[in-house]
Parts: sequence; C-alpha cells; structure tokens
Amino acid sequence: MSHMSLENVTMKFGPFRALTDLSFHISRGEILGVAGPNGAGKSTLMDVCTGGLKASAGEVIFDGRTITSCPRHVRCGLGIAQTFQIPTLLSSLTVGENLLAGHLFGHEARGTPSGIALEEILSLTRLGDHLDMDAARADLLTRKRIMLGAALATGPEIIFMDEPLGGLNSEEIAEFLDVVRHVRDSLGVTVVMVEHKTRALAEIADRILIINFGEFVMLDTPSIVLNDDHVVEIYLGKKHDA
Ligand SMILES: Nc1ncnc2c1ncn2[C@@H]1O[C@H](COP(=O)(O)OP(=O)(O)OP(=O)(O)O)[C@@H](O)[C@H]1O
Repeated sequence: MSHMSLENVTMKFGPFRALTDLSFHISRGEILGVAGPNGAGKSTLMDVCTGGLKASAGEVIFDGRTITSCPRHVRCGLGIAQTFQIPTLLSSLTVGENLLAGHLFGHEARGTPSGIALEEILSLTRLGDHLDMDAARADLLTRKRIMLGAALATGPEIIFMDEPLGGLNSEEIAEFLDVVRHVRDSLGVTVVMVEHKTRALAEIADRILIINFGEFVMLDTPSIVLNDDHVVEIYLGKKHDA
C-alpha cells in the first residue's frame, strides 16, 4: 500500500488553477524529489499534502485515511511534518529548546510522545555540540539542521522539505544531503523534497516528480526523468539534442 497518494487533486485560487487533476503515489521510506519551473505549483502541492491548503477537488490519502480537509496540526499528529524555505526557528531559544518545542508540539498533536529519541535526532542532525547555543547565532546550514531537527522531533513518518538547499554552497549542500540520507536510512522517514537544484536531487532522490503549469509531467528514477526530452525541453525551453 502506498504511504501517501493524491487522487485527481485540483487546487484553484479563484478561477486560476495552480494544480490540475494531479494523481501520484509516494512510497513508504522513499526520497521523492519534486521539481518543475518557477510557478509550476510545487509549493502549492506541498501545502495540500501538509495542511496549509485544502484541495479544491480530489483527495489526499495518508496510510489509507482521507486527510484532504484535515488542518495542519491534525496532519502533524498523524505523522506529517514540513520544513520551510526560510528557516523558521524560535530564535530567542537555544538549539535544544527548539528541538524540545517540536517534541512538545508533536506530543500535543498526537496525544502520545514521539517514538524518535531526541539524542538520535541530535546525532543525525549533528547538533550535539550546539545544544546550548542560541538559535539566533547559528549560520544558515545550522539553522536548516535545527529546523529539520525540530520537524523530526514532532515524530513524523513523512517529512516535506521546501527548497532546503537554497542559499547553501556546494560543500554545505553535500553535508545537508548526507544528513537527509542518514535520517531516511536510520529512521525510515519518508522524504519529499521540493528543489530547484536538479543535480542535487538526482544524487539523493529515489524518484523525481516533474510538474509544469500545475500538471503532472513525469514520475520516475532520476536518470530517466532528467534525460527525458520533454523534461529537458520544459527546463530549457527547447529540444535537447545531446
Ligand atoms: N494564495 C495564492 N493565491 C493566488 N495564486 C497563488 C497563490 N499561491 C500560489 N499561487 C499561484 O499558483 C501558481 C503556483 O505557485 P507555487 O508557489 O505553488 O509554484 P512553485 O512551483 O512553488 O514556484 P517557485 O518555484 O517559484 O517557488 C503560481 O502561478 C502562483 O502565482
């Protein structure tokens, strides 16, 4: 059984369709990359999955349960977490307190404590040495690791990440991807990563979904998707003749 599926999801803002009749499955434990040109509907897609938006039509199913209309905190309680493009931290608190806040939020939403130990999150996100540091003092990569840690502390089964690599240099990208890989491998958490940097996606993703103008284009392994003529054309605006 698939972990999460979208069935004929359409998202309208007034008369404008940001997503049109989108259907696909996310498998448990996979790293799914989501790519597409600016305005393709990637953030909208993430929001209809995590509860920021309610799809105008169609259904979002998680572990067999229809969650299309569930608000964000209910989806958090079911095991759905999200990180944002610009790190949203409690900057007056320490790194440890940020993780604790995530833990408490998840506990409250679910009614039971998270099954993921804070020590393991500290080790996976490499934050063990920074526990007492004020979050406000952290550099960008560390802020991203703190946000990921706080999201993991809610105890998710699936985590959606909105452009997590933005603003990082190539060394930092490699380090962050390594953290994400370890998170998936150690915790079995499913990862959905919306990202413009397709080369990085190709390195980490099991499969990549391409959308364009809110419509499904392709979902397959990175090598198939990124070498597909239609996908290359969408990105470059012309035929790829290599
Ligand atoms: N709240 C809203 N009201 C009206 N239109 C919206 C709203 N949110 C998004 N849109 C429109 O829906 C389309 C898809 O936007 P979305 O942000 O999902 O694209 P994206 O693929 O994430 O883009 P980018 O890569 O630039 O972040 C865009 O045309 C956008 O202007």
